[in-house]
Amino acid sequence: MTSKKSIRNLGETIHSLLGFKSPLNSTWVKSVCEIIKSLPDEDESAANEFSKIKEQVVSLTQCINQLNTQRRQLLHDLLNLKGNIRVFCRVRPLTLAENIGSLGLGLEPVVALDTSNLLLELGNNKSKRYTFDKVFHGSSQDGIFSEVEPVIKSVLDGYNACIFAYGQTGTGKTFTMEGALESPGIVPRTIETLFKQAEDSNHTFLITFSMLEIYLGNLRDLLVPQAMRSTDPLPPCLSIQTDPKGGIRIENLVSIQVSDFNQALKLYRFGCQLRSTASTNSNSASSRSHCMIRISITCFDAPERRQETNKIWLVDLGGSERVVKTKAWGRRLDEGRAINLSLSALGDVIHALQRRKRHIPYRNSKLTQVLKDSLGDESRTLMLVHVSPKEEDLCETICSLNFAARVKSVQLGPEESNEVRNQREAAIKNLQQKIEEIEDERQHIRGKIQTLNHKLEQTRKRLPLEEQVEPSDLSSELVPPFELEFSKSRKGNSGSEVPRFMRSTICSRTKTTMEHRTSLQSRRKRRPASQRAGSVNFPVKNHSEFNSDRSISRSTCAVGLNRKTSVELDNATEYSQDISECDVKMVVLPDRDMPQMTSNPRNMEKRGSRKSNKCNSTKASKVDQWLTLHKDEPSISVSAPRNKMVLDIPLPEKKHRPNGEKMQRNGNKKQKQAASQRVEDKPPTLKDLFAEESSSSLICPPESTTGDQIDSLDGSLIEDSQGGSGSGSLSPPDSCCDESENFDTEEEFYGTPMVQAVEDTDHPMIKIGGYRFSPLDLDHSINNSRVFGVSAQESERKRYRKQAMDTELGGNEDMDTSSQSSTENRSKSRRALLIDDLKQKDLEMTLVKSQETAKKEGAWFIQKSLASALLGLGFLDLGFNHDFFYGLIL
Ligand SMILES: Nc1ncnc2c1ncn2[C@@H]1O[C@H](COP(=O)(O)OP(=O)(O)OP(=O)(O)O)[C@@H](O)[C@H]1O
Repeated sequence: MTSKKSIRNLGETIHSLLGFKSPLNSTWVKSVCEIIKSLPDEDESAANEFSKIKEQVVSLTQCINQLNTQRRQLLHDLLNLKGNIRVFCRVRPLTLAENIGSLGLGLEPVVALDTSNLLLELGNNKSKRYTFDKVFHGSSQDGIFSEVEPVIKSVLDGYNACIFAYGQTGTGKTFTMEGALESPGIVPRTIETLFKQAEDSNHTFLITFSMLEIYLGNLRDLLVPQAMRSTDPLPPCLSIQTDPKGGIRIENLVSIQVSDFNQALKLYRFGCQLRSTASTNSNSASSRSHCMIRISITCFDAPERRQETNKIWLVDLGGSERVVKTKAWGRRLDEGRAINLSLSALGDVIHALQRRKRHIPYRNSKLTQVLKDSLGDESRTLMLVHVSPKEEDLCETICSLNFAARVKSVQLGPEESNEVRNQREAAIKNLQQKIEEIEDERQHIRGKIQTLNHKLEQTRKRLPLEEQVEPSDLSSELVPPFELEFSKSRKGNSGSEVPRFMRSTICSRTKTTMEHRTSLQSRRKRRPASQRAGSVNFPVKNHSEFNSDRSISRSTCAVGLNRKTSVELDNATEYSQDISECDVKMVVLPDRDMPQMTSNPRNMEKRGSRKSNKCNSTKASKVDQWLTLHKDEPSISVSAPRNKMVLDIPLPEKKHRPNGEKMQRNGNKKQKQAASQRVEDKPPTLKDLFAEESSSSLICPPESTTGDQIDSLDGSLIEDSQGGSGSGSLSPPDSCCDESENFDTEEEFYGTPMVQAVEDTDHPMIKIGGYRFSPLDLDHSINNSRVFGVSAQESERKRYRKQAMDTELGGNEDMDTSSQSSTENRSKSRRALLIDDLKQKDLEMTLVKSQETAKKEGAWFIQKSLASALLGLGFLDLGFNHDFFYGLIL
């Protein structure tokens, strides 16, 4: 600044010097002044330079954008050439012990012929050859990841991806996914690559991390410690929800925003500690569940990405095992069975996807339900099949390879000729080379941008104060942002700036001693407030963590998890409802955990409008605080290596219905819905009435009558019965079966006449809706208040009921005469009713129903009185000490 001032005042200074320095004449002074005037203005030059550099940065950024677009397209082509579903095979090397066991003979039945062919020697000079996208035998973790990397990179372009490790227990799935300290596996490398890629990109990304396991068919959040003792608080139960667009949401799953590799890694390590492992015959630390890591990526300002939010699933599947071999029993057996079942369901889904079948059986397991929106055409799937090199594992190896081959062969369809394959491989190589070139160029340009950024910063300092622009502003405008932050427009709503209606009431604060506030991830579209409401607090018996069909409220959970000191409660991390379509449920801590954000007025000013490093550091603390919060939980140590001890995992209560039963129920439900929809179009039929009530099993349908025994009934066919059987009961139902069994097809359901005459009996019989009985029975059954169901629209019902009441009144008059003739008359009138108008039979049914209802009401009144009496006497307990009420009190 001093130098600037001195140059500006140089002219005057020289003038003032004139009087002192006689040798300086006026011509000299003039010329000096001219020189000074012609000197460029310092400020101006700095500003010019600044804008010049700025322009250069802008043009280089545009250049990077173009390169990115090219790279994206090339990557897309590359992955398409490689296939959406790819299968790799990894053969585990023999361990030292195994080598010693085999006396160094190296009898390995699995031989890798080349990078894509595997030979399985079956003995007796027989062998089988398998072809995969890649075969790894004795490969390093690096080698494997280099093949996986393109898929990971495509994730930042907006593709969903799924990477599975599949195989027999003990073949190295966890080793491939998790790796060891010195040789990290796919998961840590993926996280690293994603962050690096995000850094290289000129977009801002929001990355969130979640981790769960599917244990015995139940979902468990691995970022929330499970209850280990009966007194421990329950973590929230996870349930799978499907949104109208078909997206999958896992209710209550914790997603934590991570802003660098280390944060994500910490969370991953934390989750690994909580995974269910146990010692089995095959593996001393066998994973007894499917471990699933979800990394969601959101980018708001990149329209060229395929979607705003996408995700990658990294799945370490439980090992398939043969019970005969593992000799598992009890819990281990259940675990093995659950794993095998879900693996088979996964195989079916992938197979159906490959075959492009119309029905994809996602619902057959929790695993496939969770992955529903991440498998399929729009996503990249990579299956790493692991096999053992041991001869004794040959059976399992064959199973695993057949599973993989099933997936693989279907994808490729007819056998690929050598020529085609060579062409494909050449094209792949070509594309890979181009991508590499682009990446190199991009790196080079990025270097230039960094140099210019540095220059820009220097020039900015030379500008007058008022013209100096915040570096953060510049970087957001001109250069790729290197922080993983919300973009400017988004920040306003994040963190503490939560709408008022989302904040807790004083009452709730008093109750829970913590402030419940839902974090908001800024989104344009917001869901209705009703969807943000916390889940209902249901009782969870015996503190079992396996009741996925129940859920506990977040508030209860949060309180439970942090049932410590009040200070800790105040600091408790909250579960926020996600308000986005993208199922990003972030964990945001209260403001008091972020002193640097609120205490500094400058930061306050920046918040919501500018990027700030402090904000970043706050994010870092979120992960740390989350981990600190749970560090004290039983048997958890973030720094400790993976727990190899056998976990004492409580067995879930066996309350889930088998799939088949559930599906059958669904089937019935659908059938009923369809039937009721059809009913809307026409008046209710007796069959409808039976259809609805048959499920109540009060009356079971009889065996179906053969066609030749039945004649279609119209008015003219009905004859007067001579006395009827008078048995007073319906034809005996031979079996109590489901309605669906009786009416398999729609035609059968509607095509059979409603009322039919049955001729093969001694007495005239009438068949109504598959039930045989004498017309007299109808009357008798009415008098006995046998229940027939009524399935009709309410308006129709009312109309019918009125008619029925009129008829019934007439009947009652007959009853008053109390003579046999009156009974006969009534019977006749019933029969006449049956002959004249079929609908009137329905009315009678309705009447029966109403009578029954009245009876039921009477019974209910008696029951109520009895219960009151028992309560009064203290013989009855309403169960207020039940967990449910306890939960409500909380
Ligand atoms: N490629 C490999 N190189 C060196 N060691 C390996 C390799 N693969 C597996 N191992 C070792 O084999 C053992 C079993 O591996 P791991 O636990 O990963 O199997 P798994 O398939 O995950 O088993 P499970 O399904 O029972 O969990 C571990 O001790 C692991 O270190």
